[in-house]
Amino acid sequence: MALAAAAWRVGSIAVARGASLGRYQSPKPPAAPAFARVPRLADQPGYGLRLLRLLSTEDEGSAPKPKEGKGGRKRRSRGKARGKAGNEKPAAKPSGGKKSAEGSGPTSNLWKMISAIEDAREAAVEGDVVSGEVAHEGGENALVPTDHGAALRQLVAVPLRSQPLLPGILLPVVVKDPKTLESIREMKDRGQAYVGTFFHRKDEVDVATDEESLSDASLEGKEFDLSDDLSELHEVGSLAQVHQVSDGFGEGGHVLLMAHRRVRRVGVVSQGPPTVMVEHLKDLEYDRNDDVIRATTMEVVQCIKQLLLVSPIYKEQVQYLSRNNYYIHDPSRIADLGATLCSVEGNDIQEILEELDVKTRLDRTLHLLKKEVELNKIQAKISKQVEDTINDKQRKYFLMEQLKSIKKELGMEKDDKSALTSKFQEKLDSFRDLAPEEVVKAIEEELQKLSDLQSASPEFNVTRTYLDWLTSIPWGTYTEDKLDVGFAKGVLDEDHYGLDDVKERILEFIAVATLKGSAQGKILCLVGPPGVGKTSIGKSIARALGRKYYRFSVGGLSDVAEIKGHRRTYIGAMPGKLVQCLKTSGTGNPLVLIDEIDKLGRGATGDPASALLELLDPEQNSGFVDHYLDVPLDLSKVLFMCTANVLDTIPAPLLDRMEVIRISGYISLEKFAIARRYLEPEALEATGVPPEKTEITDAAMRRLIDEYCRESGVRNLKNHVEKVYRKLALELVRRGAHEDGAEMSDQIVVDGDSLSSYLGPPAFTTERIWEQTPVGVVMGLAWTSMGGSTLYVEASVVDEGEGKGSITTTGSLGDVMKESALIAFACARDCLRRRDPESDFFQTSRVHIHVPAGATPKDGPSAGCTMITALLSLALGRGALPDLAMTGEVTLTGRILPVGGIKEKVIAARRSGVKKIILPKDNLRDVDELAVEVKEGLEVIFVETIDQVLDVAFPKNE
Ligand SMILES: Nc1ncnc2c1ncn2[C@@H]1O[C@H](COP(=O)(O)OP(=O)(O)OP(=O)(O)O)[C@@H](O)[C@H]1O
Repeated sequence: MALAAAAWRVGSIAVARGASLGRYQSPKPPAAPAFARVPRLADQPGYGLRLLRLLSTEDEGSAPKPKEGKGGRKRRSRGKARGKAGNEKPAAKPSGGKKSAEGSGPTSNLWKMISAIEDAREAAVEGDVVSGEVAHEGGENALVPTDHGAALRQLVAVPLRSQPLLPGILLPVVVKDPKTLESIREMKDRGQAYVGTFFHRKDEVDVATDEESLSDASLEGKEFDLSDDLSELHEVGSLAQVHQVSDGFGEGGHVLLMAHRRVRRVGVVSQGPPTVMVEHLKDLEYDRNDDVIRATTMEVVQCIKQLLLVSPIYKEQVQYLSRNNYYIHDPSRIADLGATLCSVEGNDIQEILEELDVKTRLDRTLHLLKKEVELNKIQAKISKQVEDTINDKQRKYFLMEQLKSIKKELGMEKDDKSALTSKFQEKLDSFRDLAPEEVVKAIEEELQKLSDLQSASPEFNVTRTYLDWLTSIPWGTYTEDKLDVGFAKGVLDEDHYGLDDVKERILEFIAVATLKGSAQGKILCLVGPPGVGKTSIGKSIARALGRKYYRFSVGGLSDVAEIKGHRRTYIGAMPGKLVQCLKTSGTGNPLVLIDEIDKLGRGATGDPASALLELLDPEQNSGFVDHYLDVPLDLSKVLFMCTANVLDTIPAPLLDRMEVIRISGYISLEKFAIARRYLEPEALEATGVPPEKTEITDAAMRRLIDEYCRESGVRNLKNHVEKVYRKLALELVRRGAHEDGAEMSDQIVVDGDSLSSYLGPPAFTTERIWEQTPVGVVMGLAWTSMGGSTLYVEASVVDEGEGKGSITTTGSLGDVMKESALIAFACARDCLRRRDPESDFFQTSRVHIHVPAGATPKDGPSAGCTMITALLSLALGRGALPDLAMTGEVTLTGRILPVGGIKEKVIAARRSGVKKIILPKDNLRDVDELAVEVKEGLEVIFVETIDQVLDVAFPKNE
């Protein structure tokens, strides 16, 4: 039926074209025109059948059977065709059941259709003109004979923007014009659908103004007003079969087109949908067996192969089309296929499309292909270069990723984000009830932040480190204090000899804590010369109390951040020492020893002393805020202890908050005890010397203390004892004592005489320069940060004569000491007047006072009474009492004022073998506090005036 209608339409169009090329009206079809009138169809056996099969697979039953005969010739005349149109009978169903069965297969069976078309094309090439084809209702796909004999066909025109469609090529096209799309759909519904595709003349498209035109693909099949500008489309296009129609996104639809042959547009039929009249074009005659053509074809095929190796885009299409040798032997098609594979301008392809001479077409295609192959080679080279550069990085990246996953598999992966988060979450859960609310909130916020961050971002690591710190603080975890006075005493005595003041204070602390039930932190400051055990007693105290011990030295510290931490905004920011201390000790109440607090530096960017103040002040430290941690820390339960050598340099506000405990140097006796009880066992252990095989006699030990280690502390003594034992170890090894079964009959004994063979000559024989001080020389007592020492004041007359009475001083004396020399000179004159009114010694003598050793700077007023005694000795011509030492400040009128460092001075005096010392009366209390051993064998005379001093120094009965 459809075929009958189509045939009728052919006639109608012929009429319409005769009058005008206006819009085609579709009247009710009368009787179908006779298909049998196509004359050449009869000359091409099977052609009509195949074509019918191709064009009317859907409605084969009603397809007219082509009648071979004269009808075709008549249709070549338009007038005749018109005249006959109304009387045509529907064409009969084509004969040949087998072929029909093939033809009625599914439309997707492209291969069959394509081969049918191919056959038809070949047939058309062989014959002269295909005329009198099927016309479908609606005016599309109609072939009409032209005046000059070529077959005309009416097709819906689909403009192409990206590139022309060459025969044999499949191309998906977007059709936006709803009428065109509708028309294509209708045709497809009825059976086979064909359209004419025409490439848009590119250079005439105004790409800049039309947004849609920016993408060629978006313009495919765009609504196109043919009547407005037909010249925008190339005249030569292709007849394409519609394979598939599907809905596109938004407006329009996708149409899969397969081009079959070249056509030329010869006229316009209608505008909605744009329908044009086309004539078929065929290749010019050529000899397929021509060597040049065959060689060129083979070269083209070779190029295509090369191209497919590097660019697999068209591989599928080529595979599809070359199946069953479809193209293999057709130079024309191979040329078309080759050209399509090239990424050239649409106009170049259009040239190929318009080229009907197969030889020239092959040449052109080969040219394009060669260029394409070269281009691809360059592209591959560039791509390889780029790949090489990034390959190394990629390799590393992949290896790292592999390593990560291996680690994860083995359970070694710690950095995985979720593992991290759950680790922190676990930690948080363990102290959630104990930590302050603020802390829990801060941790939860940070955890949330962590889970939102990319693990590669720098912020992730900052947050992670912060969480690490936050969760490693022992929130609410405290050790229980051992509040047992007896135990504590045992521990303290076990570790240290003497140091009774400190030990007593600690026992008091424990007693108070026992009664109160809580041990509130109190800052103890141990002040004393080096090596007296300030640091080591701190450790013992922690042991006695059952607290963790943490020590940090602030000597030379000038950066506040060391104490309070850096702000988190800085790269590499760290919390302060206290946070580190809590983390390390794992408890909230350790004993923290701040060493060398007197040597605290002064920072340019802040004052560390003020930061320490905040830390140590019991009023403030319950809410101490570290800059890094940014949450309050309760340090009120921490027991702080500080050590210092002198008090003067400790900032006053800091000192004010401390409880100072002075540790003076040790006397020889104490040193002896320390050496025997503590230092020797330590040295034996350190050197591995068997105790039974060696001995240091008491005499040797005393000599060691008095002649080698005279300083207040015992650090040097410890080193010397160790040195002796190292030498003993060497001797033992030399004697072979270490060998198995070795019998050593004799013990190695170090006595007073042999000591120097181990340690070399003594550093000091004695501090005493004279056994009996000569006239003008008196022994004084001094105190330094190293402990006490004896010092001599020497006076001599350098010039005499009327009015020459004056004084000069030497010996690195400070201002105060120089002033005190002047005072001494004036005071001495007074004293002399009282004792020997006749004498004009001080009026006529230029006196020189020197205090050895000259290289040691000295200062202070405490040598006042010593200077006066020395001057008087000179003036009176009498030596002072032997074995006498003195200390005391003197006023101009001869009053004696108290001085500091009494214990050290007393110790120094005893060390020097002094029998009698003169001290200011106001220092009586200090002397009373001294242990009996310290004062043992020493006569202390307390004085208030200089005359009392002189009375002692120059006894009357002598
Ligand atoms: N009374 C003592 N009993 C036993 N050993 C002691 C005593 N005093 C000090 N020591 C030992 O002397 C050595 C030095 O002591 P420590 O380092 O504590 O001195 P220090 O006062 O802190 O010195 P510095 O001011 O130089 O820091 C330690 O090995 C310590 O054991």
